[in-house]
Amino acid sequence: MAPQLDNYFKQVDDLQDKFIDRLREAVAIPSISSEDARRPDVVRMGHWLADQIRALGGEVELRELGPQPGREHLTLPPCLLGRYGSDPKKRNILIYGHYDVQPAAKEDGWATDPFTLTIDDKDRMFGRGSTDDKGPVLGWLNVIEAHQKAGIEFPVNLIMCFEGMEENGSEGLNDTIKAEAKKFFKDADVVCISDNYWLGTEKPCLTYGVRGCNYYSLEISGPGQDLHSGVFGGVAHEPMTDLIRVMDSLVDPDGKILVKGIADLVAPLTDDEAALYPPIAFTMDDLYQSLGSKATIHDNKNDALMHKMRYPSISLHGIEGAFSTSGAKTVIPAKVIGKFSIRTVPNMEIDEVNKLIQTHVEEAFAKLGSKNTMKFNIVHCGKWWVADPKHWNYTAAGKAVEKVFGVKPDLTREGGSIPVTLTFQDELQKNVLLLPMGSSTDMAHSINEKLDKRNYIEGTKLLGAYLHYVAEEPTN
Ligand SMILES: C[C@H](N)C(=O)N[C@@H](Cc1c[nH]cn1)C(=O)O
Ligand SMILES: [Zn+2]
Ligand SMILES: [Zn+2]
Repeated sequence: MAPQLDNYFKQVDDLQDKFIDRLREAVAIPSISSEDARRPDVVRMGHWLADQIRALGGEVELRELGPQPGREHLTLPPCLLGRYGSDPKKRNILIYGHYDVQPAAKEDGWATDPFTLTIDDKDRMFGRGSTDDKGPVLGWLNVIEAHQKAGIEFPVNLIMCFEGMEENGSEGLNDTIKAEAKKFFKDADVVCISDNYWLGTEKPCLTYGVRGCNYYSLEISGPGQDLHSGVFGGVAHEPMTDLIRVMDSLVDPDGKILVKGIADLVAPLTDDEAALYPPIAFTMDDLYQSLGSKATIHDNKNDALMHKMRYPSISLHGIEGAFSTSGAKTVIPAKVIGKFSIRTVPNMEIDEVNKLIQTHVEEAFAKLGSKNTMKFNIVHCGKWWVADPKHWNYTAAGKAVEKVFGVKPDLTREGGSIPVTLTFQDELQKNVLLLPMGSSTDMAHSINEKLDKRNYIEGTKLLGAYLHYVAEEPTN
């Protein structure tokens, strides 16, 4: 295998400008799944990806998922089901990724246009979706192209599942996976997903868990329309005042969740599990670097890691309807909608958590004695997932990391959420591996998201090397 891999690596290096152009084209399509007006762009992105795969000789179906539940005026973007190779002597590796992205606008504070891939003098490639998740998805396509150009036999058959709603709760995907578990996905031997990040900037990792995410909105309304605060201040119950009090009651400034009953749902920390964190190659400096400041709640590595990987957290995301531009407008907003979410961990069940959160916000609102009206809404929920990192899928990935980067990877759990991991594991009964490409400084979901050229190119080598090792790894 060694000479083949060396030829493959050389080919990836030779093709790097082409691979960057591929990413540039993808980033230019603003496939924001949570904005209604961008839905045609999400669909366009799915078609662009399908065309790219077909041009490489893959077979693709863009599976229509119908209207978006609860928002029927919108059609869900298609789920891309693809195949590359069908040799019965080879293993079948199911790869998943997403072609939608988080919202982005230059006015949010981006230094460059978010939908123009911009490479700086440190070879950082800035653009929305560069690391989450267009770069990693295109990494798989680059692997195919480099094999073809180098004349190296492809080591496995690839089964592809690329969705366009991951950043918006993976709406519609679970049903497709359930329906196809014994059809399109039936031959899959294992699953590999590249959609998360290293803990730092130097050491790769293999990831065997994610936190879940339950996302909520809280609408408070009262006055018939926005009001003059001089005329109505002190006279009317203000929706914003109510909302801020209710949202404030969820979590304290040290991240402690104040919702009764949540802590009781969390699996206790065993001595065996506690011993997993100290060996992980991660420092507080790594954290400061990725955070862009020293504003951490915990001042030691192990607590910081555990609060990212194995404890829940509540985050307050925003308030729709609030006055938010510069200047000083003396308005009382008539209706405000607060957005918040909880990241969940073993053994928290979605329904139990929802019940506790709903009871909490209803009690907190009742305590205010306000004459306004509050509506609690569950936007989307996805469960946490933990896999067996001793599986041969992980052994193969570990060998690929050592071959490409010359180090043994850390084993990590991701603080973010990828709801489909659990669905694949449960419905297909196959091992799922997360094999990240990007680093901790990539700023996914934030302004100035980027993927380092090194991570993209070495990451493409890693995904290809993994396919060679997983093709040959003995089962355990
Ligand atoms: C880790 C992955 N790349 C990611 O960003 N996932 C999102 C998924 C999501 C969106 N809403 C709820 N879950 C995330 O963790 O925020
Ligand atoms: Zn994301
Ligand atoms: Zn992602």
